[in-house]
Amino acid sequence: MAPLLGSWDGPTTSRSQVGPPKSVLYVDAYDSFSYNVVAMLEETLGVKVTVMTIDSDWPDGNMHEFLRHYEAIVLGPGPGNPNLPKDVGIMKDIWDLQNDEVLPVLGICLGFQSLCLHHGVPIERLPYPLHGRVYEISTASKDLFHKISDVEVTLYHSLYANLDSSASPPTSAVEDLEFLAWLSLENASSHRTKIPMAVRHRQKPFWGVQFHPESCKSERNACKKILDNWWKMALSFNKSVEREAYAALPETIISPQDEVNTFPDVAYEMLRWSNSTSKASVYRSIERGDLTAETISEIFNKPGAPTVVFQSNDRYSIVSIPSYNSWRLEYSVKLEKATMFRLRDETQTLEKNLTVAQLWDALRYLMEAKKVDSGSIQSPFWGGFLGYFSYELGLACLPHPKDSPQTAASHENSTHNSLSDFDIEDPPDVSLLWSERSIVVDNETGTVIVQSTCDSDEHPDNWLDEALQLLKFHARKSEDNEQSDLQFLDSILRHGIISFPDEMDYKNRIKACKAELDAGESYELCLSCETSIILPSPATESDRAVFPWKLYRRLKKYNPARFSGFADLGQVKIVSSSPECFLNWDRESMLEMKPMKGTVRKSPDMTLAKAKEILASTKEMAENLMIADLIRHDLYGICGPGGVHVEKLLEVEDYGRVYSMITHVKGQIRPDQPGYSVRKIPQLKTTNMSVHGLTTLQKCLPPGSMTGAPKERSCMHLDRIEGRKRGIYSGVMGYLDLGGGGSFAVMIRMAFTCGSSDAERQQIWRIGAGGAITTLSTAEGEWQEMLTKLRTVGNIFAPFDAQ
Ligand SMILES: C=C(O[C@@H]1C=C(C(=O)O)C=C[C@H]1O)C(=O)O
Ligand SMILES: NC(=O)CC[C@H](N)C(=O)O
Repeated sequence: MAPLLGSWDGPTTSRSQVGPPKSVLYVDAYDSFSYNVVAMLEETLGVKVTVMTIDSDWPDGNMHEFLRHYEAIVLGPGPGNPNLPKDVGIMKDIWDLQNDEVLPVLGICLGFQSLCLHHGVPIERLPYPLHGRVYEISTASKDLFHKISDVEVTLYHSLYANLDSSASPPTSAVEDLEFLAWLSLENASSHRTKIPMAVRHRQKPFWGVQFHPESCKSERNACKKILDNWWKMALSFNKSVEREAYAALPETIISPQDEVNTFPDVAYEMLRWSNSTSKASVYRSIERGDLTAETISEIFNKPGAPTVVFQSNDRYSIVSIPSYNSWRLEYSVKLEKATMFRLRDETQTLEKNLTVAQLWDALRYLMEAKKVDSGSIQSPFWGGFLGYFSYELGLACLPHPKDSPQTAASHENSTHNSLSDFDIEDPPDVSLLWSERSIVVDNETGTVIVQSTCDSDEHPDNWLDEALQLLKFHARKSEDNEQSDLQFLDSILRHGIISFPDEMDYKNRIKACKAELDAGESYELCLSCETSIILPSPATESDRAVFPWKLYRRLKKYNPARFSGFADLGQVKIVSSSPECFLNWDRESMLEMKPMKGTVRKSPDMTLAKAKEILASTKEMAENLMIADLIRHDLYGICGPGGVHVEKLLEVEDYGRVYSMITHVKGQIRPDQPGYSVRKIPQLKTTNMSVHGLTTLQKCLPPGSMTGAPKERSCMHLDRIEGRKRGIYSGVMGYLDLGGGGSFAVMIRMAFTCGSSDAERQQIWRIGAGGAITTLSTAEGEWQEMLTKLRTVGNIFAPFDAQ
């Protein structure tokens, strides 16, 4: 399918441009669409953009001197309110430039509002927020809109420039500013208000647009023309005042966050622990026959032993197989501590203190040093890590702009339903199993690939042949334990105590989300809540060990999913039926993300056609569009301008028990053209995709579909509104392949537990569920949607005879 948006060719070198590209400064208000704007500027105008965050200091404390290096400035969109100095930061300094210092400016959304506010137009709340909404606006057909009369654009704002409430007789606002485009909006009393959509200053080279020209759903060609018109006027202003920009500065990213860490010595320990992992993955293939990933895991993995089974993209099922040197890694954000365990003797551990950024450095180092060069081309995984990263790990990777409360907050006062915090143990934020041996089932071709990167498995008569024999033996005898499994599970589940979220409480939290949307703090908030199930521990050790696995098998049957998974990693057990891809990357250069938003419950009379009709509503389209734009930004941050395109936009697909709307965005790694998010990270010149994949995880967690947009500000509000740690829910689970690839699912429609397994202790299973709250959400609709998602996994906890 042809790409819908974005070009693989990189920035166009501007038409008649001679000499180096001109420099534009982009002021970034920590929006989740910033890099879409930057890419559009570079791709459309052939300029070179420097990104400076709003909380940066002017280099050398000399704004005027610094700005001499730029032809023009773009002030970007962002959360918050331009009336609050911290929300616009350095943006507001621009308006105070003296006449002989001014340079051309284009404000977008928040930047537009800051321009209007400075010139006396009050910025107030809209009658209702317009987030991810596509409207046709009318224009003055001149200036920015030369040769453009009407244009369809996406809006992401709660506030607006209220011309009606500016004082009369006309203030300087009306004298200084000329408005160039309008949206006619109906308010609650059916009265139509004209909302200003674009402006120019009558004397100074200042322009602004209230809409988002860079959005997927804004009319592409018209918006490129608008930028082009602005650029021509900007250049001609500079020419008229004989303003010539100085030579470009080398930095292209200016922010207070420093990414240079001391290298963590735990990386060398990891390398030492992986000594026996060789440069080649040796393998054998057989036909699958009746074998499934589950039977394979049962053959090779002892109940209760560290195990991960992960299904990727509906096609490959990957089963970890233990070997003599297997080890695993855990990391706690709160303690800033990594712990390594040897599987053959879990008392053999190693602990090291390190920051989250150092953890990523260590992982990059290990994956690069242990790169595997050959293996089965049919297999997406040759060996490496299998496991998960929690939501809180993702929060700890956000940039934390100055003055905002720490998002990776502690929740000393949080409540997990009716349970006290004493009952709940927080899982490690990262848990990864180093797997030298593994078995991959290719469900499409019906092949089973047995593989190993253990150096001792390269010899004849090795483990591979033994494993094949075992598989062949088991392939012939299909065991059916269904009845006994059912009885076993029911004997425990019958005593379960479920604490559901309280309906009123959830609805109040929806209200709190809406208040933030109304205030311009967020465009969409993915609210969630937790259901917990307390179960007695099975009486015997072997029953305790096997219980999570049996539960997983029940879930696999009940809610088959493209990214289902099981993990038994120390005290943590995960059973997952995730339908959502977070990130895949291949061994060459491609990255892809497929965010999901918009869910309809399946029922006998709910067809795909009907679901498409429902999901085509303004509400659902807006919900998905916001995340589609956020994901484009995330990928542009990694791949740079010219490196991202949209394959599918807002398409409805069948996901077992629900229909969902997805968007598919692809990015291409070009090591010599890194995106803005990664320019401060050294050592990224490599072509090793493991390194780029890890960096993408570091920069794009937590998944945008689980936060809302703008990501960081939304996370900050969700943290307060939800008042609990999400743990593994909303994190990601998958694999890091030593051949270079990777695949991670969003941790939804899953249950997890964490705690030591003994007969006295109860097991507490936790299930998160939620949905995106937008301004068009209704409390009842969102409550029902949360319940629909909860049921996809919650129902397996009901004893069968009660169903
Ligand atoms: C929040 C959940 O799911 C997320 C929200 C969705 C939605 O709002 O439609 C869809 C998929 C997920 O990104 C969940 O399953 O708990
Ligand atoms: N997209 C934006 O820049 C939004 C600006 C402002 N926070 C509003 O909601 O109106």
